[in-house]
Amino acid sequence: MSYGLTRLNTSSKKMASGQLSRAEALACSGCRHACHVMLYADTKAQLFGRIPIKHIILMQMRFDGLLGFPGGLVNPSEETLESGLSRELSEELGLALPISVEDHVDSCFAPPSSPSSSSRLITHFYVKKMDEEQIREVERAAASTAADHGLEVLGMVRVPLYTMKGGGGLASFLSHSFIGNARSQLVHSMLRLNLVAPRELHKALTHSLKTHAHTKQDLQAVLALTEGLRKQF
Ligand SMILES: O=c1[nH]cnc2c1ncn2[C@@H]1O[C@H](COP(=O)(O)OP(=O)(O)O)[C@@H](O)[C@H]1O
Repeated sequence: MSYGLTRLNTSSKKMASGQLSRAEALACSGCRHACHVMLYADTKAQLFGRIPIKHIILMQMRFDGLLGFPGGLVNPSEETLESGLSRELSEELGLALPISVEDHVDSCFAPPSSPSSSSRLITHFYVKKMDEEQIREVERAAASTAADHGLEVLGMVRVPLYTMKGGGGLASFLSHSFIGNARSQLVHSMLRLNLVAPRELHKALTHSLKTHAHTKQDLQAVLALTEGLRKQF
């Protein structure tokens, strides 16, 4: 397969506080490093023959029930960030996918997972544009030959970028639970690459907060159900 590369402006538009240059990140002694990539493609496909899908963005349902991007921990003393990411991708996606320095978008400190955690984690984020058939090939391999399928990765998912009447689509997707800063990596990428208009994204996020409140009520209702049963058995 030959993959097209999308050059991204990495010097401007700093994403969030805690952001580091690639060199600063690599100079951090005692830090752990994780690399993840957003694979995406343009598409002319339409949902129900009328709703343009426009772009395919791949994420995955992880073993812990959270949504995240493919990738994982790398060890810069033994491998480059990019070769470590490619190694992780071959386990999770079941194919060799070369990642280069040009695909790097940003590096930042992850929020500490617990107050007692000793070493800080730096997450490096990459974006790679492919064509639709290459994305399909990734999806096929991820569900058939990938070593992690059904174990560390429960399945690949596409991000719905459209908003339906009533708010279904992007708003519902964004109200799910994400690992680390994966949700902000997704939102920033959609804005930077102009995959969703800022106004639409704002509307979806506003709706997402409402969906989230509804989910809380829904969870409280089922919790009450189990409370009753817990006392009986
Ligand atoms: O999509 C992501 N975006 C940002 N950070 C992530 C993402 N996925 C995982 N992480 C962070 O990186 C750490 C290591 O990632 P992952 O769980 O993929 O590695 P592993 O499979 O090598 O154990 C996670 O504990 C989490 O804090």
